[in-house]
Amino acid sequence: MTATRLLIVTAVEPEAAALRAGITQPPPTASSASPSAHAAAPSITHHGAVAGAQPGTVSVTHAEAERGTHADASQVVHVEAVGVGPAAAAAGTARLIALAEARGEPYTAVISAGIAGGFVGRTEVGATVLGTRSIAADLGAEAPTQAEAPTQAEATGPAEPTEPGAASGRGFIPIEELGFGSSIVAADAALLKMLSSALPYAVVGDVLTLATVTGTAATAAALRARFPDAVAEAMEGYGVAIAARAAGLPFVELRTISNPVGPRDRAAWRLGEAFSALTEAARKACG
Ligand SMILES: O=C(O)c1cccc(C(=O)CC[C@H]2O[C@@H](n3cnc4c(=O)[nH]cnc43)[C@H](O)[C@@H]2O)c1
Repeated sequence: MTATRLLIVTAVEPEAAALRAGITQPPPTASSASPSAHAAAPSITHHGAVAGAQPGTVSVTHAEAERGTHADASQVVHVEAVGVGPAAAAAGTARLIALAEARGEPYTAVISAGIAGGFVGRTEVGATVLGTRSIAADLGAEAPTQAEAPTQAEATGPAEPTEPGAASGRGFIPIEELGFGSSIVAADAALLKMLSSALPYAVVGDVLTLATVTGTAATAAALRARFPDAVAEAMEGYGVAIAARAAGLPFVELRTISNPVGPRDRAAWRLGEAFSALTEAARKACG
């Protein structure tokens, strides 16, 4: 039997609880269905698409694994919350991967999962999204736009013509053009295919990672223009992806949409819908 040890990384505990509920609880009946039923349940034996489609898969938390309360260490799904934002995501994921390696139980795949903002017209609130690529959308340098360029030249002198972005006046220069690496991590093709089969209703496209939640129509429009294939934005995917890539592990991002990307509007959030969709995705993929 091939050992499968899947690490699912979320930002916050309610996201982790919603996922664990899908892995460990049977589907709700019509009378028991409740959008707020997201408490973590006791671990049970299960099998599923991502965990290898083999009986004997066990869902446990990291703490349970460390306590050694589960005998089957060859087929596991760990769901862990590591904090909000790309830095917490990268550091927390790297630590979990290293701890698992030190225990002699290395992970075989990593998923960044949680709620996200959806680009209007590309994905709906309540939808499930699978990332073809996780892109650090704000990793780069600002440059004056064409409209700003004269003011800038007056203030600091003309930009060097060879400077990236100087000629185009595009407003943002991605890290690729600065020569400092890549802002893009592609999903593992096999893992993405497996999840797409388990979640055929999922919208598949790029998922942006930003340290700042978009809160204006102007920023939303700029992101839409820069990333025509982006369907969602969140704050952790690229960080988790970098940690997975450093460890040589397959990675994919799974998101459910809690709000539209655009002008800040707390009343438009649909956290219950997004958490329920996370539970359902986990049930279909791992349950
Ligand atoms: O205060 C606001 O206006 C606001 C709007 C959306 C989300 C937040 C959060 O603090 C949640 C951050 C948390 O959830 C993910 N998330 C959910 N929606 C978005 C979004 O539209 N843009 C970026 N991240 C989003 C994110 O991954 C974080 O883990 C606040």
